[in-house]
Amino acid sequence: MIGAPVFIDRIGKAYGTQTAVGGVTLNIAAGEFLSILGPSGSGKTTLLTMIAGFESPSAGRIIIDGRDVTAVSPDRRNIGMVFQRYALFPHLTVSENIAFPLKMRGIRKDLRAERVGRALDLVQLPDYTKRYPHELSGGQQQRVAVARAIVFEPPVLLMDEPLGALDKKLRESMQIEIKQLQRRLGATVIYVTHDQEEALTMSDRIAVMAKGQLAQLGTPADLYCNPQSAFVADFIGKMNFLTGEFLGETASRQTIRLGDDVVIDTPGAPYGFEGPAKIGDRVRLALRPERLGLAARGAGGLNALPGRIETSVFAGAFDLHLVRADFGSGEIIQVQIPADGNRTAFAMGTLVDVIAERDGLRLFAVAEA
Ligand SMILES: Nc1ncnc2c1ncn2[C@@H]1O[C@H](COP(=O)(O)OP(=O)(O)OP(=O)(O)O)[C@@H](O)[C@H]1O
Repeated sequence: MIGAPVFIDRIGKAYGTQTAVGGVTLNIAAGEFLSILGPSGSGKTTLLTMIAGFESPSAGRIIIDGRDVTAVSPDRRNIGMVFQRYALFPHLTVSENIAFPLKMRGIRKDLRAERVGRALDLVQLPDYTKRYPHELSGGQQQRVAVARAIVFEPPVLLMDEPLGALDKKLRESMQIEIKQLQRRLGATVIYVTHDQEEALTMSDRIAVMAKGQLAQLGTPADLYCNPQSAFVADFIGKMNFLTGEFLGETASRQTIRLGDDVVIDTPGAPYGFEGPAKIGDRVRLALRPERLGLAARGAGGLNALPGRIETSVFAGAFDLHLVRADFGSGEIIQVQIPADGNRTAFAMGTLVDVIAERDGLRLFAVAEA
C-alpha cells in the first residue's frame, strides 16, 4: 500500500444559513498523518465526511492522487474508513466483517481469505476469526474495524475519533498501534479528534479548526511553541494568560506592563492586531506552566512576577504550584517544576517571584480570544 496525496481546495459546506465549514484548503502529502483537531462543532466531522464523499460540498474541490473526486461516490474513492462506534456488522464473524469490502470489490474467495489473514495479523488479532463482534472487547472490535478499513489496501484512510469510546489506557496503546501500522503501510491518514494529546502524539501535522475555519496548520512542535492565536495557544497544552498593556518595542524587545508596575519583556510582536500594536493597547501574555520557575520574593531578577503561593501539589513527574499574582486582578498562575526527588515545599502564603523565561512568552491581542 502506498499513500496518495490529498488536496482539499477551498472546501465549504453550508446548512441553510449556517456555515459548518468555510473555505478550508489543505495540502496533505502522500503517506502523511494529518489530524484535524478542534472543539465540538468546529466542523471536523463535516470536513471528513466531505472527503469520504458522504456529504457534498457547497464549494470547493477534493483531489485524491491527482483525480478530482468531488462528484465521485464514496465507494469509488478507494478510501478506508474507521469511525468512533465500531460499526461492525453484528451478524457477521470477524473474518466475514473484514472480508466484506473485498467481496464488494469482487475479489475471489481464496484471495479474500489470504488478505483477511494478513489484515488480522497486522492488527494482532490472528485467533479471532470465528468470533462475533459482541464476543470481543471494545479495543478488539476497534482493531477489527481498522483491519476492515485496511484490507483492500486503500491509499487513504479516514478516521473519525476511532478511539473515542475506549478507556484511557487502551486508547494510548491503540494510538501507538495505529501509528505503527500507518508507518508500515505508508497510507495517508486523515484523523479527526478533539483530544489534543492524541493529536500531538500521533500526527505529522495538525490542522486546528475553529468555527468551521482553519485556525492554524503545523507540526505538533510548531503549534505548541508558536501558536498564532490565543485560541490555539489555549487549545494546545496548558497555558496561563495574563492581561496587560503594550509599552512598545525597543531594540526588537516587546515590552508590556501588568498591573501598575510589573514590566515584562517578550521576544515577539503580538499576534492578532491589524497592524503593529500601539502603546497602550491591551494585550494577553501567554505563559506555559512548564516554562516558569520560582524564586524567593525579590530574587527573581528580570521578568519576575510577584505572587504568593496558594497551593503546591505533587503531580508525579512535576510539582504544580498555584501562585496568586500580587498585581493586576490577582489571577492564579500555574507553575510546573519538574520533580527531581527533592521536593521544594512552599508553605501557603509564601511570597515568591514567578520567573518567566523570556523565549517562552507569547503575546496576543485581547479582543481576539
Ligand atoms: N446535517 C446538518 N444540518 C445542519 N447543521 C449541521 C449538520 N451537520 C453539522 N451541522 C452543524 O455544523 C457544525 C459543524 O459540525 P461538525 O459535526 O462538523 O463538528 P465537529 O467539529 O465534528 O463536532 P464534534 O466534535 O462535536 O463531532 C455544527 O455547528 C453543526 O451543528
